[in-house]
Amino acid sequence: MTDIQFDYDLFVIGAGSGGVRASRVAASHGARVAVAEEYRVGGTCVIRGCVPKKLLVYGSHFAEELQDAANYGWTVQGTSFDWLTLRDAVLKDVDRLNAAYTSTLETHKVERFLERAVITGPHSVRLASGRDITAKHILVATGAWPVMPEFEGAEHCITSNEVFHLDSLPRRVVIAGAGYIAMEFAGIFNALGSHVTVVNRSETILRGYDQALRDRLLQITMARGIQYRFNCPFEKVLKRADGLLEVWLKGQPDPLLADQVLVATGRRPKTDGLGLETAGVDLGDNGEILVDDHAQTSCPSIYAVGDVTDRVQLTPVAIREGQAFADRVFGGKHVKIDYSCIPSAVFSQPPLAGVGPTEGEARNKYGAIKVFSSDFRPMKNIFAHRPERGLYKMIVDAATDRVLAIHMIGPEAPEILQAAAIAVKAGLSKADFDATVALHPSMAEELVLMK
Ligand SMILES: Cc1cc2nc3c(=O)[nH]c(=O)nc-3n(C[C@H](O)[C@H](O)[C@H](O)COP(=O)(O)OP(=O)(O)OC[C@H]3O[C@@H](n4cnc5c(N)ncnc54)[C@H](O)[C@@H]3O)c2cc1C
Ligand SMILES: NC(=O)c1ccc[n+]([C@@H]2O[C@H](COP(=O)([O-])OP(=O)(O)OC[C@H]3O[C@@H](n4cnc5c(N)ncnc54)[C@H](O)[C@@H]3O)[C@@H](O)[C@H]2O)c1
Repeated sequence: MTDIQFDYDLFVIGAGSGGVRASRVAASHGARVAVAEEYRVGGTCVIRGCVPKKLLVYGSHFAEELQDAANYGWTVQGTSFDWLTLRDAVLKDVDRLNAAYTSTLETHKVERFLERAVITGPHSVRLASGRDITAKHILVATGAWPVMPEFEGAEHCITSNEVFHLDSLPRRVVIAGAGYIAMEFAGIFNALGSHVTVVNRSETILRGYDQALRDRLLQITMARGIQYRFNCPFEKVLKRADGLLEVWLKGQPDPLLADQVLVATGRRPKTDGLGLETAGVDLGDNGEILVDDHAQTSCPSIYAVGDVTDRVQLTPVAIREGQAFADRVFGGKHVKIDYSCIPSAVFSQPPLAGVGPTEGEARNKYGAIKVFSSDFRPMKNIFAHRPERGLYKMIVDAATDRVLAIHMIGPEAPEILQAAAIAVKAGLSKADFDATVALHPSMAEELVLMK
């Protein structure tokens, strides 16, 4: 398979979720592989995304657990929280994972270049150090980058790239956007004691999730003290002499005051300056690389996987695309990725998770559907005198009884949904769920008790 007229069989640009998986699988199929990484091996998920975010969620959750502990007979005295301890422990774990990913590449004999690479032609790349390299195939797995809308004072704001490195816990945080990152960090900072205001240009939070769950999240988070300003685009952010930030919103007479302003208004495919035009690689309107079902671009020797293709910006999808690409091109396997029934979750507090279409989408697509739900107060909330209720919804095709979707909000929703997603993907019916005996006492048992 190796072709000695090229330096490598595969050159991967970007050692993130998709790039690392593709590199090591291609190498295990016998390909000579090299990968370039301009920041840190591991990519967004490991270095400044899913992993450190989830650890912050865990860290912030202790506030609630400590509050509730007295109900269970524990005397908890003199508790305090130290941001730097949590921050540094999280960053240490990121270092550990960075080393683990690096070692995976080493074990598979994937050559690493810790510098930026750009494409210079269908079979060639240039490293930042000036070295030119040729490869039979090139895989672009450069991910995405936070979008910073244009407004005066944007330079005073941070994005998810910086939020993991703050020197102190902000007393007041203003968060722009109401998508995944905004809602997850609103939950983290709120639980840690910061005053949080979420500012959104529309009145929709978490577009794409079922309306009933979004409404529930809004209601619970407002009761927990998160403030919202809807239909309020940013006008400007001014930095005062005392370091505080004034956030001016269009049409509002007074500014919000903040120690930090986190902008979480989406992520754009990272294709700027990548030299794709030198190889005739076509891009879409959002700068995304256009690919066919096999991750191949308009240049036959160049492929792309993950966020840079702007299809589903989730780690498991990037990994699956990287795996399928390597298995197909270097392992001769013909794998087609099935993008239906991809489960997803927002690690807000409480978390929200879903698989399959929303109620509205299902009605449009299937016409006659049945909706079952369970609106319940989890046992642990009752015991802790918390009024917060969980909500599970199941959407069923009326014609076939097949479960099309499950949507959940409540403690541990992502953990429960991953298992339920298998049943949805397998095409099980409502009758199959009903025939399953409940596991009691659990929150998950609501899945088989829905009316
Ligand atoms: C705060 C946050 C939280 C998230 N939480 C979740 C979550 O809970 N669950 C989930 O599924 N997804 C989550 N995501 C999304 C997830 O991180 C991405 O979908 C995933 O990392 C995409 O993988 P990728 O391989 O496409 O790109 P990435 O992992 O971003 O990797 C791309 C790599 O390419 C490198 N690179 C870019 N250009 C070049 C170049 N020219 N030369 C060399 N190297 C280059 C980058 O430095 C980067 O390391 C989160 C994202 C963020 C920002
Ligand atoms: N739990 C997870 O799986 C997870 C967590 C974080 C991020 N991610 C991935 O990363 C992607 C990026 O996350 P995100 O939260 O930045 O994006 P997002 O697409 O989830 O949300 C963007 C938000 O910004 C708002 N917005 C967009 N442009 C704006 C502007 N000019 N001014 C004001 N508001 C604006 C949108 O209305 C929306 O509320 C997600 O789409 C997701 O795929 C996943």
